[in-house]
Amino acid sequence: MAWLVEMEEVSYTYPGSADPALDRVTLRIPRGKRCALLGHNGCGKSTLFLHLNGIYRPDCGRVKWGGEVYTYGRAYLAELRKKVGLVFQDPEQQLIASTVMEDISYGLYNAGVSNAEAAQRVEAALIRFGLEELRERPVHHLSLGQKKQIALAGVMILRPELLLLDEPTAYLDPLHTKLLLKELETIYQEEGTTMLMATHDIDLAYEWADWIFIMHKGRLLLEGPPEYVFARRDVMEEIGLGIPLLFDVWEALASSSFLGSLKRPHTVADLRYQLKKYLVENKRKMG
Ligand SMILES: Nc1ncnc2c1ncn2[C@@H]1O[C@H](COP(=O)(O)OP(=O)(O)OP(=O)(O)O)[C@@H](O)[C@H]1O
Repeated sequence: MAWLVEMEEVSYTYPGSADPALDRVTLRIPRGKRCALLGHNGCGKSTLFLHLNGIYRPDCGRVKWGGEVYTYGRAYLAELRKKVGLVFQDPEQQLIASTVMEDISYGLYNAGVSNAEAAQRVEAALIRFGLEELRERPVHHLSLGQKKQIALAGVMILRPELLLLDEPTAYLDPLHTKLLLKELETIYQEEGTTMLMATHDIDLAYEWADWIFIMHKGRLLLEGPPEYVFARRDVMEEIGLGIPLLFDVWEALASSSFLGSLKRPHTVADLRYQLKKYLVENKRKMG
């Protein structure tokens, strides 16, 4: 497996704090995967993101991009910020310009893209993110879902190789959560962007991610494909994160002698399909 970014033994303590926010974290982000970062409030997810985009520098340990250690010079960081896009949990922290169009274009002008290229990319982003009608609207007049969409558009316009999403579905209703996930899927399919999403939603992580990281009290406890991580029921229950409902149901069904042939479902629809198929086949067999 190829790793896009690696953290080696990274520790970080905020000034004035007694305990480290990151405690000897060693973690590798697989290139081209959708990764989820799970952990309780305060376990260090946002601090980890701020290390990945170079805003924070480890007290000890290293962060590497494509095998090369981050160097933190001004020019290096400018290049790094083009490669690593961070979408904050609260869009208010991210949106700075007065209109939607100005906000989406902001990062491009700082990235030294020519005016012609910037104009073309902004138009494409407005269309892609369904924001054409909002282009001249003041950002502070928009709904939270729209603001989240604009924050994502403003990051994706820089075409990052790694997209960091800090609880992107927080405060969204089920419809807007679904729309956001659809948008992420389009980005993933079309651009192959490596993604790392911090979330408290264990069911969402199970359905969405190819790779899961579990953090607890500043440390990385577990990582791997969802079927590996969630099979560690002992660890997941001990730290109080629990098991995704779909995984739990599947484990129960798969352990029964007559449903043992079920494949691990990724979605509820997938489980429903498999059960229906199983029932039809068995009805036929039984005459
Ligand atoms: N600016 C800061 N100054 C001092 N301590 C901080 C600061 N930011 C975070 N911390 C502390 O560092 C630890 C990790 O915080 P962090 O925000 O990284 O957690 P998190 O997992 O992102 O939490 P949440 O899920 O609530 O967003 C917490 O104990 C927090 O109180």
